[in-house]
Amino acid sequence: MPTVTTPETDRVSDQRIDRVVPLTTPALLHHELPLDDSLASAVLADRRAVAKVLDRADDRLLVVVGPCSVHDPAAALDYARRLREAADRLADDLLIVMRVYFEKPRSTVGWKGLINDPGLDGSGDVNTGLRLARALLLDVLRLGLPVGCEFLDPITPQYIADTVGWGAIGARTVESQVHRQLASGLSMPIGMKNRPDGSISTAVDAIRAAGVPHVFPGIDVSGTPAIMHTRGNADGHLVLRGGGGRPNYDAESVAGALDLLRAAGLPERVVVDASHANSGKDHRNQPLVAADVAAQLAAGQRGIVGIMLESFLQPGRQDLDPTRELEYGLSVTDACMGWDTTADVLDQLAKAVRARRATLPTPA
Ligand SMILES: O=C[C@H](O)[C@H](O)COP(=O)(O)O
Ligand SMILES: C=C(OP(=O)(O)O)C(=O)O
Repeated sequence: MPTVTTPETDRVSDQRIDRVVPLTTPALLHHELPLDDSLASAVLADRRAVAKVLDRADDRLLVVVGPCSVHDPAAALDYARRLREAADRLADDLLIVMRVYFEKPRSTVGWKGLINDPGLDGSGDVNTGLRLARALLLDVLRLGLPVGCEFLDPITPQYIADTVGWGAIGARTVESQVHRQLASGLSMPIGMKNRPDGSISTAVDAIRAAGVPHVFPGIDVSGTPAIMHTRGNADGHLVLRGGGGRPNYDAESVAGALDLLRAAGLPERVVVDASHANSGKDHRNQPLVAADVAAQLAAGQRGIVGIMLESFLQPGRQDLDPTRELEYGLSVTDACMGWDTTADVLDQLAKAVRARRATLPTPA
């Protein structure tokens, strides 16, 4: 029989799909890289601890700190070891969660993170990316640090979410129904970022939407298509990251955001992101934002329950360039504070939390 090849332009399906490569299942990855019972208990404890700070049943400050993105797991683990020491030292005042971000939402195009492209070269070996990501998450948990991730792709949570203590829905996807539904079923507290144009009400809507049950198509842990019936996520909260050409970390913006939350019948609590549009993407501004937040805390502001810092071993950023070796411990996405500055900022935040505690009326 002669072979008939249909020209691509005459195909009714997959005209624009170049290649389809099998993807490992979540269950297989969990089997290869299991979360053992002691780590599972640690993740549950991490999530409860975060929720307690968000609910102000614990007067510490949640600090989500770490690289903008992980591109080199060894450097990220090196960073985690330093952060672990600081987390122990400051544990009375700060609840430190390491940013271990593998999925980067891009404004247009760019490297989309270690899960999507672990080779940093566009080869898109997602199976290796998922394996590297899960292995690093387990390594960071073994050090005793809670981890925080942005959830961008609606399929990847089944592969890694069991390790995550705090999650974010980013500025570019906070208006997306898909992401709000996803957040409604995620097991950890989820921060909703304000939109890149500065809209806070969109993030407030997202908290409300994710707070109630939804039904949507997804995959289960075996990788089988499934209809997910969620319970709603009561631990949604607002993350102020600036936008529309202006920051929103200052006392007036924080008060305005708390008003919006109150008007929507939501808990009055915000996390301030010291990076992104609040720093104008200049890492040297992050300590200034953190100092302003510290002053608000010291003045008794209880609506600020957390802060996010983008920080890595070295200050600044570098472009991905296949013709030269990358500098160790330096971000390949947004510019980060270096370790020494980060340690100073953490000390100042801890001091501000102690000052805020001192403004509490003494129990009779
Ligand atoms: O956090 C990282 C970046 O701000 C985000 O991924 C967008 O980056 P881009 O505007 O460079 O694409
Ligand atoms: C992409 C991020 O932030 P945003 O969604 O605020 O731009 C991030 O925190 O990595």
